[in-house]
Amino acid sequence: MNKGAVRIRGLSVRRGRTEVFSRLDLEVAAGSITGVLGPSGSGKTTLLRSIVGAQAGVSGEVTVLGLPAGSPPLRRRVSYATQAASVYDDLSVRQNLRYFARVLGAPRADADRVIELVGLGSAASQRVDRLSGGQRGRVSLAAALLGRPELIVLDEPTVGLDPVLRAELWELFGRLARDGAALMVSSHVMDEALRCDRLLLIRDGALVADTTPGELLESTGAADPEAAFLAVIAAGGLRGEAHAPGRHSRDGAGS
Ligand SMILES: Nc1ncnc2c1ncn2[C@@H]1O[C@H](COP(=O)(O)OP(=O)(O)OP(=O)(O)O)[C@@H](O)[C@H]1O
Repeated sequence: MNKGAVRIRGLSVRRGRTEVFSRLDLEVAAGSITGVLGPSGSGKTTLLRSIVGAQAGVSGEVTVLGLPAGSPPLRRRVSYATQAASVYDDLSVRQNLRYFARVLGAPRADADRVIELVGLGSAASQRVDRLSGGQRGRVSLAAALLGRPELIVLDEPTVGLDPVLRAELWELFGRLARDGAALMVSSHVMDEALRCDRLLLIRDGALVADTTPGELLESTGAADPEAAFLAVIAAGGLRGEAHAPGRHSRDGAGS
């Protein structure tokens, strides 16, 4: 039995006038890949930001590696790659990663290790502003792997990548999970669901299914994850077990 990496109880999040989540409960195990899937605007980024402690307007309990989300000791143990690559354009790939390694207190040699992991070895000396969008994203992903974090949170890491590269990255995610890390990976590409150990299907701020790829296909009788997702929505949840009420707009709510 894997130990828990994330435990959420009664999570509610308000962004502006929108209550994105309402009383959400879930758990994420170490040594596994949890896919956070759902359409654009469903709340994937908000959930990931709540777990890394970067989201305002959060109430409820979010415990990460036994500590409250966002607490200082977690800074080196949890990594987060956002959708926008956060790297320095005027530095090379290697310079970027050596800089981030230093900030994190990771060994200098870790920069080359993560460059190889994401397949950027041949571009290590290139300035980031000369890279393609997909390569740039992989520099950001490499930064998230520095220091061997125990929880790796990746927001749509495969967007804009060709199918070969996408497959390579999912293989890398699998290796990281086998080495004991917990990965949370968001995507709106439903086919990527099949690469995950566990799936959280989100729609309009409700967790409509907390399942595995096999169980999702079997219980819906669908041929592929996209059809299965539509079947879950039509049924109001997997086997009717919608986990949280949908999103509510509240006039006059703050921040
Ligand atoms: N800064 C903000 N202020 C207010 N509401 C926001 C803000 N950012 C996002 N939202 C709202 O929160 C909800 C969830 O957004 P979120 O970014 O979490 O969705 P997502 O599933 O990650 O979408 P995408 O796949 O497009 O990134 C949406 O209704 C969105 O409009």
